[in-house]
Amino acid sequence: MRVLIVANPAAGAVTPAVVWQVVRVCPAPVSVRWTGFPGEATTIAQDAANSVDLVVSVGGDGTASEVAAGLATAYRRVPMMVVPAGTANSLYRTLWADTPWPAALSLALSGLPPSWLDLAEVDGSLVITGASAGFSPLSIHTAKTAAIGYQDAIRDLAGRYRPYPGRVLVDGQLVHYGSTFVVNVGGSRYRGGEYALLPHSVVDDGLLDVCVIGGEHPAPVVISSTRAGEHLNLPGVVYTRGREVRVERTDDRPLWFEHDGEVAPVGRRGYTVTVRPGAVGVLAAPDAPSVTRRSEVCGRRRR
Ligand SMILES: Nc1ncnc2c1ncn2[C@@H]1O[C@H](COP(=O)(O)OP(=O)(O)OP(=O)(O)O)[C@@H](O)[C@H]1O
Repeated sequence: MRVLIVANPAAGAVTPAVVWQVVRVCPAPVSVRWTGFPGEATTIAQDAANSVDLVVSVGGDGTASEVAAGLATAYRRVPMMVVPAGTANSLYRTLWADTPWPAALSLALSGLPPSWLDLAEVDGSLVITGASAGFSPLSIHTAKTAAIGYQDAIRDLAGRYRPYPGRVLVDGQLVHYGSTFVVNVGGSRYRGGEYALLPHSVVDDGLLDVCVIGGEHPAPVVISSTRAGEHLNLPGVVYTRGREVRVERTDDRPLWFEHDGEVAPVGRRGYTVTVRPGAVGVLAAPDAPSVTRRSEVCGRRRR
């Protein structure tokens, strides 16, 4: 098996020592490419698909998202494995739960068949962990602008966040209208590392999961219940699935929106998220509850 390691030096927990540890678990021949700038993991992965059998993403959710986008658009269908060396590592947790990554990587390299994960698409960008509107993108924006950790940003924002008037349509059907705390679409069961926002999400069912939490719930209740994965018990919470999700703000103010942790430039009042079923192969724990189907690898992409 020819393996390429794509390592992001800017990700939260990537060090040369971690990459060396990954190299030692992989069989020879293995090559390592360090990304030089944001977005480069996509072109590295896309090019590598012609000559390797597995791409190992070493970084966080952003790196995994870029690698997935490259492999999803490559000529050969080559799977990926995630080594969690970022800050949140939500995708790894969804695929491998608490399995230590060296054990997961060894299993992945032992001939485990990949699962073909659905990706989401927003304005031509491919998304692996999910998209959200409202509180979550504003928390990410707060963390970046104040140069503080994500959890600190959530605490900071909790006391002053104002829900927005919005509506959500799933496959053209209105599922929510009114005060909105947060909308999540995906994707990964977890976001922000520890928030089980889409606790029933199956990542290879050809559908996007959607969860809407209304603005009537105070921030501390939403934060603690999503962390425990118990928010579906809150009154009025919407949880559904579909192929196309439209998220809008209904007053004349811009909607805070992000996908895979990238906050969209502020200005628009609505976004459409569509599903790309089975777009990328990933290696996941054999008993991962979020994965249903597995298939043999790989070869030439079906057009
Ligand atoms: N050489 C580089 N220099 C600066 N930024 C880079 C470089 N290579 C990749 N990036 C960017 O680094 C960002 C952060 O990477 P990543 O999301 O993997 O780590 P993280 O933020 O620590 O983890 P998580 O997303 O799990 O919280 C990504 O948006 C990616 O585009």
